[in-house]
Amino acid sequence: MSRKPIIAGNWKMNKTVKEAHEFVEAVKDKVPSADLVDSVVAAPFLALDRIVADSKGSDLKISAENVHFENSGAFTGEVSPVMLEDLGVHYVIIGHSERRAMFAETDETVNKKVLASFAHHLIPIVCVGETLDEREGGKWQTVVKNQVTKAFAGVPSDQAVDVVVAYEPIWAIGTGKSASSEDANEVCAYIRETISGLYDEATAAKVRIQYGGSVKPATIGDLLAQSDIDGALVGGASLDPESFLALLEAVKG
Ligand SMILES: O=C(CO)COP(=O)(O)O
Repeated sequence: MSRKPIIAGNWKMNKTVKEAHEFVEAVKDKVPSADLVDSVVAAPFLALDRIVADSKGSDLKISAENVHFENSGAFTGEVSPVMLEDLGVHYVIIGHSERRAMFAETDETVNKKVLASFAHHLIPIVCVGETLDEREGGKWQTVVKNQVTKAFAGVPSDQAVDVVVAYEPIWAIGTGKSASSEDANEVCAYIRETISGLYDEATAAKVRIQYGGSVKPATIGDLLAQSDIDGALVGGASLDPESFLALLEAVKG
Protein backbone atom coordinates (compact mmCIF):
# COMPACT_ATOMS: atom_id res chain seq x y z
CA MET A 1 0.00 0.00 0.00
CA SER A 2 1.62 3.22 -0.99
CA ARG A 3 0.51 6.29 0.84
CA LYS A 4 1.63 9.75 -0.28
CA PRO A 5 3.87 11.31 2.40
CA ILE A 6 2.62 14.46 4.10
CA ILE A 7 5.08 16.85 5.70
CA ALA A 8 3.52 19.67 7.69
CA GLY A 9 5.18 22.54 9.48
CA ASN A 10 3.36 23.68 12.60
CA TRP A 11 4.47 27.22 13.30
CA LYS A 12 2.52 27.40 16.59
CA MET A 13 2.45 31.00 17.92
CA ASN A 14 5.23 32.27 15.67
CA LYS A 15 5.51 34.69 12.74
CA THR A 16 3.80 37.98 12.01
CA VAL A 17 1.75 38.21 8.81
CA LYS A 18 4.75 39.79 7.07
CA GLU A 19 7.09 37.02 8.24
CA ALA A 20 4.61 34.35 7.16
CA HIS A 21 4.29 36.01 3.74
CA GLU A 22 8.08 36.17 3.33
CA PHE A 23 8.43 32.49 4.25
CA VAL A 24 5.80 31.39 1.73
CA GLU A 25 7.34 33.54 -1.01
CA ALA A 26 10.70 31.91 -0.27
CA VAL A 27 9.50 28.31 -0.46
CA LYS A 28 6.42 28.13 -2.66
CA ASP A 29 8.22 27.53 -5.95
CA LYS A 30 10.75 25.17 -4.40
CA VAL A 31 8.52 22.61 -2.70
CA PRO A 32 8.51 19.20 -4.42
CA SER A 33 5.64 18.27 -6.71
CA ALA A 34 2.36 17.41 -5.00
CA ASP A 35 2.51 14.14 -6.94
CA LEU A 36 5.35 13.13 -4.62
CA VAL A 37 4.50 14.68 -1.27
CA ASP A 38 1.88 16.89 0.32
CA SER A 39 3.71 19.98 1.63
CA VAL A 40 1.81 21.92 4.26
CA VAL A 41 2.39 24.84 6.61
CA ALA A 42 0.09 25.46 9.57
CA ALA A 43 0.03 29.12 10.50
CA PRO A 44 -1.68 31.38 13.03
CA PHE A 45 -5.16 32.51 11.95
CA LEU A 46 -4.05 36.08 11.22
CA ALA A 47 -1.64 35.00 8.47
CA LEU A 48 -3.96 32.54 6.72
CA ASP A 49 -5.71 34.91 4.30
CA ARG A 50 -2.40 36.30 3.10
CA ILE A 51 -0.54 33.04 2.69
CA VAL A 52 -3.41 31.18 1.06
CA ALA A 53 -3.29 33.91 -1.59
CA ASP A 54 0.53 33.78 -1.74
CA SER A 55 0.57 30.01 -2.24
CA LYS A 56 -2.16 29.88 -4.89
CA GLY A 57 -1.08 27.89 -7.92
CA SER A 58 1.86 26.33 -6.05
CA ASP A 59 2.21 22.88 -4.48
CA LEU A 60 2.25 24.33 -0.96
CA LYS A 61 -0.98 23.89 0.99
CA ILE A 62 -2.06 25.87 4.03
CA SER A 63 -3.39 24.62 7.36
CA ALA A 64 -4.95 26.30 10.37
CA GLU A 65 -3.74 25.31 13.84
CA ASN A 66 -7.19 25.05 15.40
CA VAL A 67 -10.87 25.55 14.61
CA HIS A 68 -14.10 25.83 16.56
CA PHE A 69 -16.82 23.23 15.94
CA GLU A 70 -19.72 25.64 15.53
CA ASN A 71 -20.32 27.55 12.30
CA SER A 72 -21.02 30.90 13.93
CA GLY A 73 -22.36 32.45 17.10
CA ALA A 74 -21.42 33.80 20.50
CA PHE A 75 -17.96 32.24 20.85
CA THR A 76 -15.71 35.21 21.50
CA GLY A 77 -12.23 34.79 20.11
CA GLU A 78 -12.95 31.63 18.12
CA VAL A 79 -12.68 30.92 14.39
CA SER A 80 -15.21 28.70 12.62
CA PRO A 81 -14.79 26.05 9.91
CA VAL A 82 -16.99 28.17 7.63
CA MET A 83 -14.45 30.98 7.86
CA LEU A 84 -11.51 28.68 7.12
CA GLU A 85 -13.28 27.08 4.17
CA ASP A 86 -14.12 30.53 2.82
CA LEU A 87 -10.43 31.49 2.89
CA GLY A 88 -9.35 28.41 0.94
CA VAL A 89 -7.53 26.71 3.81
CA HIS A 90 -6.95 22.98 3.12
CA TYR A 91 -6.04 21.42 6.46
CA VAL A 92 -6.59 22.04 10.14
CA ILE A 93 -4.60 20.71 13.10
CA ILE A 94 -6.95 19.39 15.77
CA GLY A 95 -6.16 18.37 19.34
CA HIS A 96 -2.51 19.35 19.49
CA SER A 97 -1.17 18.40 22.91
CA GLU A 98 -0.49 22.07 23.67
CA ARG A 99 -4.19 22.78 23.16
CA ARG A 100 -5.19 19.73 25.20
CA ALA A 101 -2.86 20.76 28.06
CA MET A 102 -3.29 24.53 28.05
CA PHE A 103 -6.63 25.28 26.40
CA ALA A 104 -8.96 22.62 27.74
CA GLU A 105 -9.20 20.62 24.51
CA THR A 106 -10.77 17.23 25.22
CA ASP A 107 -11.37 14.06 23.22
CA GLU A 108 -14.99 15.22 22.88
CA THR A 109 -14.11 18.65 21.44
CA VAL A 110 -11.52 17.01 19.18
CA ASN A 111 -14.24 14.74 17.78
CA LYS A 112 -16.66 17.64 17.27
CA LYS A 113 -13.95 19.56 15.45
CA VAL A 114 -13.12 16.60 13.21
CA LEU A 115 -16.79 16.27 12.21
CA ALA A 116 -17.13 20.03 11.67
CA SER A 117 -13.98 20.09 9.53
CA PHE A 118 -15.29 17.44 7.16
CA ALA A 119 -18.58 19.31 6.90
CA HIS A 120 -16.55 22.21 5.49
CA HIS A 121 -14.09 20.36 3.27
CA LEU A 122 -11.14 20.80 5.62
CA ILE A 123 -8.80 17.85 6.15
CA PRO A 124 -8.17 17.28 9.86
CA ILE A 125 -4.68 16.54 11.15
CA VAL A 126 -5.57 14.91 14.46
CA CYS A 127 -2.86 14.87 17.12
CA VAL A 128 -2.54 12.05 19.65
CA GLY A 129 0.23 11.02 22.00
CA GLU A 130 1.16 10.05 25.51
CA THR A 131 2.95 11.90 28.32
CA LEU A 132 6.26 10.67 29.72
CA ASP A 133 4.48 9.33 32.83
CA GLU A 134 2.04 7.40 30.68
CA ARG A 135 4.86 5.94 28.59
CA GLU A 136 6.91 4.98 31.62
CA GLY A 137 3.80 3.54 33.27
CA GLY A 138 3.28 1.24 30.27
CA LYS A 139 0.04 3.00 29.37
CA TRP A 140 0.73 4.36 25.90
CA GLN A 141 -1.47 1.81 24.14
CA THR A 142 -4.50 2.63 26.29
CA VAL A 143 -4.01 6.36 25.92
CA VAL A 144 -3.45 6.38 22.18
CA LYS A 145 -6.23 3.89 21.45
CA ASN A 146 -8.68 5.95 23.46
CA GLN A 147 -7.69 9.22 21.75
CA VAL A 148 -7.93 7.67 18.27
CA THR A 149 -11.22 5.91 18.95
CA LYS A 150 -12.87 9.08 20.29
CA ALA A 151 -11.48 11.28 17.49
CA PHE A 152 -12.96 9.02 14.77
CA ALA A 153 -16.38 8.59 16.42
CA GLY A 154 -19.14 9.15 13.85
CA VAL A 155 -16.71 9.61 10.95
CA PRO A 156 -17.84 7.45 7.99
CA SER A 157 -15.17 5.30 6.34
CA ASP A 158 -15.12 7.33 3.13
CA GLN A 159 -14.00 10.32 5.22
CA ALA A 160 -11.88 8.35 7.68
CA VAL A 161 -9.42 7.54 4.89
CA ASP A 162 -8.69 11.27 4.55
CA VAL A 163 -7.96 11.92 8.23
CA VAL A 164 -4.27 12.52 8.91
CA VAL A 165 -3.22 11.28 12.35
CA ALA A 166 -0.17 12.86 13.95
CA TYR A 167 1.47 10.77 16.65
CA GLU A 168 3.25 13.25 18.89
CA PRO A 169 4.61 11.85 22.14
CA ILE A 170 4.39 14.82 24.48
CA TRP A 171 7.81 14.15 25.97
CA ALA A 172 9.40 14.57 22.54
CA ILE A 173 7.82 17.93 21.62
CA GLY A 174 10.29 20.81 21.62
CA THR A 175 12.66 18.86 23.84
CA GLY A 176 15.21 17.73 21.26
CA LYS A 177 14.42 14.22 22.58
CA SER A 178 12.89 12.46 19.59
CA ALA A 179 11.40 8.98 19.88
CA SER A 180 13.56 6.44 18.08
CA SER A 181 12.28 5.67 14.60
CA GLU A 182 11.47 2.10 15.70
CA ASP A 183 9.54 3.22 18.80
CA ALA A 184 7.64 5.82 16.78
CA ASN A 185 6.81 3.20 14.16
CA GLU A 186 5.56 0.78 16.80
CA VAL A 187 3.03 3.35 17.97
CA CYS A 188 2.05 4.38 14.43
CA ALA A 189 1.46 0.71 13.58
CA TYR A 190 -0.67 0.41 16.71
CA ILE A 191 -2.68 3.47 15.64
CA ARG A 192 -3.27 1.83 12.26
CA GLU A 193 -4.36 -1.38 13.99
CA THR A 194 -6.78 0.66 16.12
CA ILE A 195 -8.25 2.29 13.00
CA SER A 196 -8.53 -1.15 11.41
CA GLY A 197 -10.55 -2.26 14.44
CA LEU A 198 -12.86 0.75 14.06
CA TYR A 199 -13.33 0.27 10.31
CA ASP A 200 -11.42 -2.43 8.41
CA GLU A 201 -7.93 -3.15 7.18
CA ALA A 202 -8.41 -1.52 3.77
CA THR A 203 -9.54 1.75 5.36
CA ALA A 204 -6.69 1.73 7.88
CA ALA A 205 -4.18 1.07 5.10
CA LYS A 206 -5.14 4.36 3.46
CA VAL A 207 -4.89 6.62 6.52
CA ARG A 208 -1.72 8.67 6.70
CA ILE A 209 0.04 8.74 10.04
CA GLN A 210 2.70 11.33 10.85
CA TYR A 211 5.26 11.38 13.60
CA GLY A 212 5.92 14.66 15.43
CA GLY A 213 8.36 15.60 18.18
CA SER A 214 11.79 17.16 17.58
CA VAL A 215 11.91 16.10 13.92
CA LYS A 216 14.89 17.65 12.10
CA PRO A 217 16.14 17.43 8.51
CA ALA A 218 18.81 15.01 9.77
CA THR A 219 16.30 12.64 11.39
CA ILE A 220 13.31 12.69 9.05
CA GLY A 221 14.79 10.20 6.56
CA ASP A 222 14.93 7.37 9.10
CA LEU A 223 11.41 8.09 10.26
CA LEU A 224 9.99 8.05 6.73
CA ALA A 225 11.75 4.76 6.02
CA GLN A 226 9.53 3.06 8.63
CA SER A 227 6.58 0.94 7.52
CA ASP A 228 3.81 2.92 9.21
CA ILE A 229 5.15 6.49 9.28
CA ASP A 230 3.85 8.51 6.35
CA GLY A 231 5.15 11.94 7.18
CA ALA A 232 5.98 14.38 9.93
CA LEU A 233 4.43 17.24 11.84
CA VAL A 234 7.30 19.57 12.59
CA GLY A 235 7.50 22.54 14.96
CA GLY A 236 10.86 24.23 15.46
CA ALA A 237 12.55 22.91 12.32
CA SER A 238 9.73 24.22 10.10
CA LEU A 239 10.23 27.89 10.95
CA ASP A 240 13.20 28.50 8.69
CA PRO A 241 12.58 28.22 4.92
CA GLU A 242 15.81 26.32 4.22
CA SER A 243 15.14 23.85 7.00
CA PHE A 244 11.53 23.37 5.86
CA LEU A 245 12.69 22.68 2.30
CA ALA A 246 15.33 20.27 3.62
CA LEU A 247 12.57 18.30 5.38
CA LEU A 248 10.68 18.05 2.10
CA GLU A 249 13.77 17.07 0.13
CA ALA A 250 14.25 14.12 2.47
CA VAL A 251 11.09 12.56 1.08
CA LYS A 252 12.88 12.02 -2.22
CA GLY A 253 15.42 9.91 -0.33
O1 LIG B 1 4.52 19.86 18.37
C1 LIG B 1 5.16 19.64 17.37
C2 LIG B 1 4.53 19.74 16.02
O2 LIG B 1 3.15 19.87 16.14
C3 LIG B 1 6.57 19.26 17.43
O3 LIG B 1 7.32 20.38 17.75
P1 LIG B 1 8.92 20.30 17.65
O4 LIG B 1 9.22 19.80 16.25
O5 LIG B 1 9.38 21.71 17.87
O6 LIG B 1 9.37 19.33 18.69
